[in-house]
This record gives sequence, structure tokens and C-alpha cells, in this order.
Amino acid sequence: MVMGDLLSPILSLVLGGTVLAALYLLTRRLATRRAQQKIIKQCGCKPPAKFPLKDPFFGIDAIYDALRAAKTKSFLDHKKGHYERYGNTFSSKLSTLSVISTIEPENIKTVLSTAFKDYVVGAPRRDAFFPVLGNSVLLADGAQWEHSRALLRPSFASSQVSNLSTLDTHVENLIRAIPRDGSAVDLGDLFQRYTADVTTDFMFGESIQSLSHPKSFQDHLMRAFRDAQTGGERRFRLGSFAKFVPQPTFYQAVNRVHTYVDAHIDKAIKQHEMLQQSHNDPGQEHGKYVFLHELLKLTGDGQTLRNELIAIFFAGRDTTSALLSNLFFVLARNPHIWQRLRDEVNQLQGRKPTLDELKAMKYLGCCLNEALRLYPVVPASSRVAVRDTVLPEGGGVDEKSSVFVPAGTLVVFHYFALHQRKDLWGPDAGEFRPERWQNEKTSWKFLPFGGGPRNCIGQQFALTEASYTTVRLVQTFSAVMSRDTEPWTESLGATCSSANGVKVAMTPC
Ligand code: HEM
Repeated sequence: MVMGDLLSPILSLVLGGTVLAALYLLTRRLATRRAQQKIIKQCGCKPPAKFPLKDPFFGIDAIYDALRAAKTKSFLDHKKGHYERYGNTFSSKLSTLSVISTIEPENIKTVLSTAFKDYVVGAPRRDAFFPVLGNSVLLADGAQWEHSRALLRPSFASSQVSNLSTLDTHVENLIRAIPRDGSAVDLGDLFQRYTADVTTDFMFGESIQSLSHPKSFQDHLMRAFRDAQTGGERRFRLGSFAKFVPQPTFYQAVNRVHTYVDAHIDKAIKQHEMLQQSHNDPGQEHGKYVFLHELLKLTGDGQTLRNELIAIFFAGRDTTSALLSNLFFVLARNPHIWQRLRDEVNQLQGRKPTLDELKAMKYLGCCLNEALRLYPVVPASSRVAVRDTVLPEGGGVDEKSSVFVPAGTLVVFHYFALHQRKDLWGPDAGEFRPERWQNEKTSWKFLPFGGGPRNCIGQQFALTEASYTTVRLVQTFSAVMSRDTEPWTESLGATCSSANGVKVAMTPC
């Protein structure tokens, strides 16, 4: 038998197989298309505005523009400008992904809440942050996320989480670090150290004391956390191109963060075992609430503990310091607001507030809300559709029709632009005016802590920390004056605060 005789049946088989596979794929594609057309017809979907990409395949021009805007610290205005030009909902591309950007409250509510099951956090965020955050609550989806959230929930539900006496130790250190002779200080830097001290104390029962030892190992550690965070954010902006870009600083930072957290976990596991043997409650050693010890009651798995602890540090530390920084940035430039705040705080007659008293301070709440509105610490978020689905608004020329969202689409919402929509907040949407909150109710147009089942689990903790810190500073200093003439400029990592810090001088009472 010659070779040609053998090849022809094999060739026929291969050809036949290829034709069958192509036919199968084509039939499936047609069935999908038919099902999609049915949804589009049933829901009256119309396409949203299209972002005018020069590269319609990968949107490289838009990625380049976004990276350039981030470099010149104008990313948030750059994005806001897109909505002003193309409408509140528009489509574009991010490397291989189709993207829908929206700042329509009803659309965001649909993604985060009503149609929660149609979306996941998905590959873009996961791929960008996985090296540092692993399968933690911030990146997991589906059953794994439910498991993570259930693991963390009891610890955040505990009343101990808002323990003001633990906070007070660190507030005293913060107050001590502020000059009393009227010389300038960067509160932004101090707030970062302060929240690092609070968060590590809360998590490990041992603070890194960066307020008292600013130049020590802790500084390198904080830099490692920051590099890991900003590196992840950059990887997100690069999308699938990230794998082609060398990132030595990011990976070194990730290693340092892991080493630090692992050391604490090993120590806590040993302590936990010893305390269990002595039949003591490991979560309440010396009456102090320690988050890691609480978690250890539910899992002893080192990898899970590492992932969740880093997630909490990432989600909780920089965010609260950014909120305080943004608030004091505006307070230092608005003496009348500071004075109103003082009038409210003075009702305590110098006493340190209780949790209930903090919650009752209406004007303080207005100031915090307004800071979170104008400078949302988490300025954007996103989800990926896991099945064909629909957004209720944004389609057609009048943006009133539903929008069809094919499975795999990345839906992005920019809270910074949402919080400054003039049609939702009035013509003074760009101004800091706490009084607007006297008649305003929180709704889906105000999302500093996200919304739906995946909203911020640490919201109460963050608001207590920010409120208590503000009250204690107002009680200690009669005036705060800006020592910086520049306007607020974004510093954008995973969170957003003032790039020039918060340079102020404070007058003691
Ligand atoms: C001012 C301070 C804070 C702000 C503005 C903030 C904002 C947010 C936002 C917008 C989300 C939702 C992200 C998304 O939709 O994907 C979120 C989630 C989360 N936050 Fe916060 N956060 C703050 C403080 C904290 C604190 C103090 C902690 C913990 C100690 C924390 C832990 C978390 C966690 C674990 C998640 C993920 C929840 C999940 O996916 O189930 N946050 N936060």
C-alpha cells in the first residue's frame, strides 16, 4: 500500500471533522444570535452611544489616552468628560473586551443588585490583583465569594468592631504628631500612618506604630502595600496587555506584603492553639478584639487567612485615610464649615463622644457624605456579564431605551462622574456644600460604598473611624488653615485622594 492511499481516508476524516465542527459552531452561533435578537425585541433594546475609537478592534488609542490621563493626574476629569460628550451610557472596547460605561443610577442598581446574578467581578479585576489578593472576598465570585463573605460577616457584625478605646490610643498619637506652633504639616501623610496603625491593630492585635516610628521598617512596608495596590490598578488599566509589561516593583511588593502577613498568621495560629489548650477564648485575649483571632475561630487555613487579611487591609486602610484627607482638604479651605462643625462638637463640652453620640451628629454626617460625594474614595467599579442580559436605560438617541448586554461584556461605572451630574445634584454639583445633605436621602445616585449584596462590608467601621477622628481633632484644635494654594488634584491608585497631600497649619484650643 502506498502512502497516498493511506493519507486519503485520514484526510477525508480530518476534512469531514472540520466541516462538522464548523457547522456545529455556526449553528450554535446562529442559535445564540436568535436568542439575543429575541431578548432585544422583547425588551425594546437599542444600542447606546458609541465611543469614537480610532482602533475599533482593541481600543488601543483609548487605553493610551487613559494611561496618559492617569500620568497627568487628570484621569477622573478625562472620564467625566467622556460622559459629558457621549452621554450617560456608551459602549467602547478595552483590549479584547466589549465595554459599556454608565453613570445611570438605574443601570448601576441593576448590575449591583436587581440582576446581581447576571454579573461577576470577573477576569479583569481578578487578573490584575490576583498575585496579591488571591481568592479573597475582593476577587472571588459565585460560591467562593459567598463563602468568603460569610467568613468575614460575623467579625464585622460584632459590636467590638467599633471599639472606640482602641481607636483613641491611635488618635492620641495622631494628635501628638501635629505641630502646635502653627507650622505646616501634611495631614494626608499622617492620616495614612494613622489608618495603617489602626488597621494593623484591628487585624493583628499589634499596631505597626508608624506614627511614632516614621522612618523605620514600617515605612518600607507601607511602600510595599502601596506599590502592590497601584501596580494592580495599573495592570487593570492595561487589561490583557499587562502580561507583556515587566512589573518587577509590583512583584517585589507582593512578596514583602505576603511575608509580613504570613508572619502574623503563624504567630496567631500558635497563640490560638495555646489558648485553646488552656480553654480561653482566643478572640478576646486581654479583652481586646482582634480580627485575625476572630477569623481563626472559623478557619485555620493559612492561605485563606492571608488572602482575606490582605483584602481587608487593601479595602480598609487607604480608603479611610483618603476619606479623612479629602475631608480635611476642604475643611482647611472653608473656615465657616469648620466653625459649624465646632458648634456641633462643642455640645459634648469637651467629653470624648460615645458611639451613639457620634451617630447623632447630623452636621458631621453631612460633611462626611459631602466629602464622599465630591471625592469618592473608590471612584469607579465594574462587573462582567456572565449571561446575556439587559440594562434598563441608556439606549437610543434619547438614552431612554434598554441596552442589550451580551455575556462577557465589561460594565464600568464611574462614581466620580455620577456624583457630579448636575441634573441629579443641581448646578452646584461641583461644590462642597454639606448643607445639601439636610434634605438629601442616600439613593442609587450616591454610591461611595457601592451597593447590593457586594457593598462595602467595612462601611460602619470606616464611618466610625472617620467620625471619631474628626471629632477628636475638632475638640483639640480651634482652627485648621490650608498651607497650599493648589486646587485638589487626584492621586489615583485603587483609591483616590489629594495628590499634593493636605498641607495645613492647626491652632490648638
Ligand atoms: C471610606 C472608606 C471606605 C470606602 C469609601 C469603601 C468603599 C467600598 C466600595 C465602593 C466597595 C464595593 C466595591 C465594588 O463594588 O466592587 C467596597 C467593598 C469592600 N470594602 Fe470598603 N470602603 C471603605 C472602607 C472599608 C473598610 C474600613 C473595610 C474593612 C475594614 C472595607 C472592606 C471592604 C470589603 C471586604 C469589600 C468587598 C466586599 C465584597 O466584595 O463582598 N472597606 N468598599
